[in-house]
Amino acid sequence: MNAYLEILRPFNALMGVVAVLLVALISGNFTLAVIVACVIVFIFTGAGNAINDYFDHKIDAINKPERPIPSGRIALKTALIYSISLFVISSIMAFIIGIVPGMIVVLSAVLMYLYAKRLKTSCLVGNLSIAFLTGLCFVFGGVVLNAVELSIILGVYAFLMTMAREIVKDMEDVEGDSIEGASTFPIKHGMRKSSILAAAFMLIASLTSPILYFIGIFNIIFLMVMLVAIYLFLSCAISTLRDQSVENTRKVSKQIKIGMGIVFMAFALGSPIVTNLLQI
Ligand SMILES: CC(C)=CCC/C(C)=C/CC/C(C)=C/CC/C(C)=C/COC[C@H](O)COP(=O)(O)O
Ligand SMILES: CC(C)=CCC/C(C)=C/CC/C(C)=C/CC/C(C)=C/COP(=O)(O)OP(=O)(O)O
Ligand SMILES: [Mg+2]
Repeated sequence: MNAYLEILRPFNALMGVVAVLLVALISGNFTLAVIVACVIVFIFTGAGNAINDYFDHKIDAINKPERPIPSGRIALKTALIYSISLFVISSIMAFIIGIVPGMIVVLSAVLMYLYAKRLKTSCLVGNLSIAFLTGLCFVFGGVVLNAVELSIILGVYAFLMTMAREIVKDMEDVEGDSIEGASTFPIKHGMRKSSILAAAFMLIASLTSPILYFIGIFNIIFLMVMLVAIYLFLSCAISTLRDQSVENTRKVSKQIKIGMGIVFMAFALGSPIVTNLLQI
C-alpha cells in the first residue's frame, strides 16, 4: 500500500465514515452534506493517525518498524506537514458546511495534536481523549444532519467501548510505554486493575445496549445482531480478566474491533428504514 495512504490507517478512517453514514441511515436525513461530512471524517481521522505516528516514531522504530516513518518511506518532517495539511483541509471543509461543524473539527484537531504530543502518556487522559474524539465522530454527523440527540446516544456507546479498547491497547504496549517513561493506567495501577477497568467499560456498554431497542431507536433485528456482539464483548471481558499477557491483550484488542464492526451492522439492520422496508 502507498505509504501516504497507509499512514492514514484507511480502515480506521473508513470506520469513522461508516459512523457518519449510520447517523444518516438511522435519522433518515440524507443530504449532500453527508458526503462532505464523510470526507471530512476520513481526512481528519487520517490526519490524527499521521500526527500520532509522527510523535511515536521513536517507539515505533522499536515496536513497529514496518510503519511508514520508521521504515523511511515517509520522512519525519514530511509526515508532520502532511498531517497538518490534512487537518487544515478538513477544517476548511467543515467551515464550508457551517460554523459549528468548523469549530468541532478545529477543536478536535487541537485535542488530537495534544493527545499525540503529550496526553497519550498520561494516565487515562489519553484514553479519554481518543474515546471522546471517537464518540464525537457520531456527534459530528448528528450536528451536520440535524440529529444531535440520536448521535449523542450512539457517541456515548462509541466512547465507552473505545475506552475499553484503549486500556487494553495500553496493556498490550506496557513494555514499550514504560521504556518511554509513559504513565499509562497499566503502568501506574498494574495489569490486574487495568483488566478490571477495561472489562467494566465493556460490560456497561454491552449490557445496556439493548436499551436502544426498548426505547424504540432500533428494531428487533438490532437486538438479534447485538446478541452476537454482546457475546463477543463479554468473552473479551472474561478473557482480559483471566489473562493479561501481551499476546492475549493483542487478541482482545482485535476482537473488540470486530465487535465494533458487528455493532455497525446491528445499527444499520436495526434502523427505521429497514423496519419500514421489512414492515416489522
Ligand atoms: C456496545 C456498543 C453499542 C458499542 C459501540 C461501539 C462502536 C460502534 C464504536 C465505534 C467506534 C468508531 C466510530 C471507530 C472509528 C475508528 C477509530 C479511529 C477509532 C479510534 O481508534 C483508535 C485506536 O487506538 C487505533 O488503533 P488501531 O485500531 O490499533 O489502529
Ligand atoms: C471529530 C471528527 C470531525 C471526527 C472524529 C473522527 C475519529 C473517528 C477520530 C478518532 C480519533 C483518532 C483519529 C484516533 C486515531 C489516533 C490513534 C492511532 C491513537 C492510538 O495511538 P497509539 O496509542 O499510538 O496506538 P497505535 O499502536 O495504534 O499507534
Ligand atoms: Mg502509536
